[in-house]
Amino acid sequence: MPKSVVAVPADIREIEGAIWHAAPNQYVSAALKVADVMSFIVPAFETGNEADAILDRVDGVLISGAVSNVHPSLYGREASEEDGPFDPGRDATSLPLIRRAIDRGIPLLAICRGIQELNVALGGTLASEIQEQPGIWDHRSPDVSDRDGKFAIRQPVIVEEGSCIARYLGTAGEVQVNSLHRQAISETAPRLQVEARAEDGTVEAVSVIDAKNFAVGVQWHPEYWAETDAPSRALFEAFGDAVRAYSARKATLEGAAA
Ligand SMILES: N[C@@H](CCC(=O)NCCCC(=O)O)C(=O)O
Repeated sequence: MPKSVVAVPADIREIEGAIWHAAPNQYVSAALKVADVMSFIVPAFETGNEADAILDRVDGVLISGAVSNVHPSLYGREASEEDGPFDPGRDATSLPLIRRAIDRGIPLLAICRGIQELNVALGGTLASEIQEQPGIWDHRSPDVSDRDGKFAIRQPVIVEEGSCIARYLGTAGEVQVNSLHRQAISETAPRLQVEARAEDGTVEAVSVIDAKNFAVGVQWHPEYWAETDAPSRALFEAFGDAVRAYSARKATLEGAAA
């Protein structure tokens, strides 16, 4: 059986004056080394990507984090200075992929910006600069220069007993995670179940209600320590298992139809 493949929407980056469609290594590396699946990085075009044509060719969807924010117009709000930077190509690629993956029962793991896109894709809203709200911690990246320091595991979240995410993490209750975000879920989409929160109430994990398959989002970054942190590893292994099971079912159905 060939190794399964997941779609990873790219970010638009400008590098040395050229526009790149790029995905950070930490996501595709965790996919390969821990979930044991290959990644197909999807160019972040504002038009031209066809979600179903992409999904016909993969067995799962992995939505990465990004410094950019979902454009507020996608959740019914005017954009303000504090809402940027934006990446309209990423928005235009990611949100349709999320919706169609859920409709089609294709495994979906959404991380950081990904959980925010998941919430917007299903009709929820986001809050910006959450650290400025009374009682909300500073969830932004630590002010350090090294990447390991930025992604250091440093904050507890409380995972609901009996939840999907608890099953995939292999644990419930207090779980230590990293945190690098300025935005968070404000109004939770009707089809999402909140399954973990920070102690300040910030939504940290959701699952899709009545999902046909693995379909969760986390606000933290399990990919970064997926090889060494037990809950992070368990989540990526569970995602890989769901992707392979989907791939096997698809092959069986295609074989039967041939
Ligand atoms: N832009 C959103 C989502 C934050 C996010 O995905 N952070 C991870 C990227 C950080 C990095 O790669 O340096 C927000 O700020 O809430």
